Amino acid sequence: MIRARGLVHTFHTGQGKQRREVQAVRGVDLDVAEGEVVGFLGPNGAGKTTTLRILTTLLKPTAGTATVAGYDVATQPVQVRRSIGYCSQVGSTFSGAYAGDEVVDHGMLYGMSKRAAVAKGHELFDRLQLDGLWRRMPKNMSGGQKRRLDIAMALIHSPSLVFLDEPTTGLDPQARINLWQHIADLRTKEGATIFLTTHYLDEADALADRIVIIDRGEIVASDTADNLKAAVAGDLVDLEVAGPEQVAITRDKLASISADVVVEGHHVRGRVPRAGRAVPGLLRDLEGAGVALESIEVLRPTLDDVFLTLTGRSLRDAEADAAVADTDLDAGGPGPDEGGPGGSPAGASAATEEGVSA
Ligand SMILES: Nc1ncnc2c1ncn2[C@@H]1O[C@H](COP(=O)(O)OP(=O)(O)OP(=O)(O)O)[C@@H](O)[C@H]1O
Repeated sequence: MIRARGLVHTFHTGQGKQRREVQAVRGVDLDVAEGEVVGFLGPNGAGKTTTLRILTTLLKPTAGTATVAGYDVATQPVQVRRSIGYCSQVGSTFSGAYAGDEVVDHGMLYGMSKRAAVAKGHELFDRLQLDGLWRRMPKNMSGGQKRRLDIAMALIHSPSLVFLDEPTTGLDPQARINLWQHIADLRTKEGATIFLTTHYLDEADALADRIVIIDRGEIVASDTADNLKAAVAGDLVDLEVAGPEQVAITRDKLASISADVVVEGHHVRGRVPRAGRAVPGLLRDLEGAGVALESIEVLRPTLDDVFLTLTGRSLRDAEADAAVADTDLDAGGPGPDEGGPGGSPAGASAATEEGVSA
């Protein structure tokens, strides 16, 4: 469904002495098979949206090639747009129109008859729990309702491949979980292939068959969440003991099965690959050495642990770095890329952003 090779995108910002290059995407390869749900995970500024905009034909790559639903993004953009649904980060609804009219108009832009668009629109409103909101303006909807309306817009022409850019950002926990269920249904009920960007670890974990992690414009991992966790991080074993002598013995024993032992007060911690197998032997050793444990905790690795192992930074630190970098960039002022295809209102859909109907 998606095949990308060596995608690069460089933005130019500022002018004259302030002119700077931002290498947003630096050689991205991607393969997404039909029916897969792929979570594209990375901190703020990692290059997720830029990659998505290239794949949805909203931005031309500086280098590299990509085919989406069998069509080349550079030479067959109209065919690509016809085959995909795209839900941008800020949505695509016009707040002053009725929700139902928006969805129908959107379908008609794709060449659907009014009758077919109305029928499909009602079906989507039912399925996405928007019943009763056909004649409500998006500005009078809750965040979760608006997001579900954006998804209805993206699905009106029954695309087989759907791109969702940070679908749940800004929603409260209950609305997020509700939307997850709808996204999961897209695959099971519509048979859609889904490519979604997120910087929420739990979202990627809950929804995606496969997780592709991007950092500073480069793909650093691609696998199932379970494999990523098993291969990169190991389980965190936290042993609490009574006194300094016991701490020293425990540290040495844990160091025999863990490469990164840390002592904090009476706690001795370290990552242990497949702890379930290794810990019983460790406990026997400790008992033999006269160590009485106060407590033991074994924590499964998280995707943040995976990110930390791969990049040396936690996702949260990476987001803070990106915020600082963006502040520096802002000081350089707007450049020629701003307002181009990449800088145009992200609210418009793939079909309408450049005024092209499918
Ligand atoms: N129009 C633009 N002009 C200049 N730089 C840009 C432009 N759009 C994005 N960038 C920069 O490119 C880099 C990648 O941005 P991108 O929006 O792709 O990241 P992201 O992973 O989607 O982040 P977020 O999670 O915050 O949406 C960032 O450093 C960003 O500041």
